[in-house]
Amino acid sequence: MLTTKDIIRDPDPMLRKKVAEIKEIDKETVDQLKEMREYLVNSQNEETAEKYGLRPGVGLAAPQIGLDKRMLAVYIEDGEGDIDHDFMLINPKVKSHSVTETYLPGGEGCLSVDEDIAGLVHRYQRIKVNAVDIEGNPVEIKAKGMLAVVLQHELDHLDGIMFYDRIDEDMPMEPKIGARPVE
Ligand SMILES: O=C(O)C[C@@H](Cc1ccccc1)[C@H](O)SCc1ccccc1
Ligand code: NI
Repeated sequence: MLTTKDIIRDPDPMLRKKVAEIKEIDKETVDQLKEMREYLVNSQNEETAEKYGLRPGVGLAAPQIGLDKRMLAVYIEDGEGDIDHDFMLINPKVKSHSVTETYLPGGEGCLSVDEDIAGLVHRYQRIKVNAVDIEGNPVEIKAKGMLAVVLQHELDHLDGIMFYDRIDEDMPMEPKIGARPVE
């Protein structure tokens, strides 16, 4: 199983790489993507997270575990432990997005960044993402709210972009005109 030590930390150059499209969905790739999802599931289980010292995460991109592969996992539970969103995406691409932007009022963190970096990270409020699932079937996701934020955070990782790249240096805590906080 993946644990926190397997997660690459800033300023490792791997986190600045635009990772490669996956040409063939072979067993190794599927197993690696399942391991990434398993980390997220484990990290949100209080007992397991405590036992293995896992930092909780709702998303994980392949370069964060050193893989030059265009794939990511998202696993978001609601407060009662029911699964809200559970995706393993191969070659994901944003097909369209809203003009309106959103942001998490408390800012963002990252499993690959140990220190807290304050500041609002503006993202598109709604996005449509096309990808392929582990069976090779096409997937289309229309996301808004928290799922849209998490997907864009992970998609950025595939292009070597870190959340703090998107914090305005001059007015880090200032919402942009027309931007809405994530409900
Ligand atoms: O580093 C990662 O990619 C995983 C991040 C993703 C993320 C952070 C902030 C906002 C959206 C996505 C981890 O999930 S950070 C920990 C976390 C846990 C629960 C909710 C939000 C962030
Ligand atoms: Ni991150």
